[in-house]
Amino acid sequence: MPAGSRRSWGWHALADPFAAALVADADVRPGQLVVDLGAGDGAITRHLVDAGARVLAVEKHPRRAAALRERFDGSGVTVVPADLRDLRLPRRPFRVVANPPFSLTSASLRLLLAPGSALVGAHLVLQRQAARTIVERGVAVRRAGRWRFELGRTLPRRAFTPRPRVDTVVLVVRRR
Ligand SMILES: C[S@@+](CC[C@H](N)C(=O)[O-])C[C@H]1O[C@@H](n2cnc3c(N)ncnc32)[C@H](O)[C@@H]1O
Repeated sequence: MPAGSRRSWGWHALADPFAAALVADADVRPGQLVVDLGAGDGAITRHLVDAGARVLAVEKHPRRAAALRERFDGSGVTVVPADLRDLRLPRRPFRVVANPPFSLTSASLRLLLAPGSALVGAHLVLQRQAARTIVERGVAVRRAGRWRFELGRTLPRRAFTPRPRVDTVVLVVRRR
């Protein structure tokens, strides 16, 4: 796969009504700090801003990160042009609402659920099978008993451009 191809970036942009529904499900409140991992063109970021959140929009693709900066200038959005795997998470309580690349599911969860994380809760768009496995069997950190995992809304393949080859669902993570 060519390194610059959309597939290599895990690019599956969420259509606006589904991004709106995802953010509504997350019940984001004004003033909350919310991290959007793999913010892309800002499909989710936009609704987080509308909900009054302060947003950290993490995006590794340089052109997309630059476009995000321009789009959300003055909107309470901090664009972090970084690989999410290298991210230093906020120290103050934060939430995550995101549609990260499927290939980074484990890395995202390792990051967010690491000991000392100030994560309060997350709504993550994941491959259905991966999300099911997490809910049924947990992830390593679940042994600590600190997190609850549930399946949220199912997203149809037509919710994305390009359409993914797998089914997707929202994984809801809550601190116990
Ligand atoms: C599935 S798309 C989601 C885009 C947008 N959030 C949406 O829902 O329409 C994943 C995004 O993650 C970005 N990405 C890929 N690898 C990344 C990485 N290692 N760190 C941060 N962002 C990454 C891609 O450039 C792409 O914009």
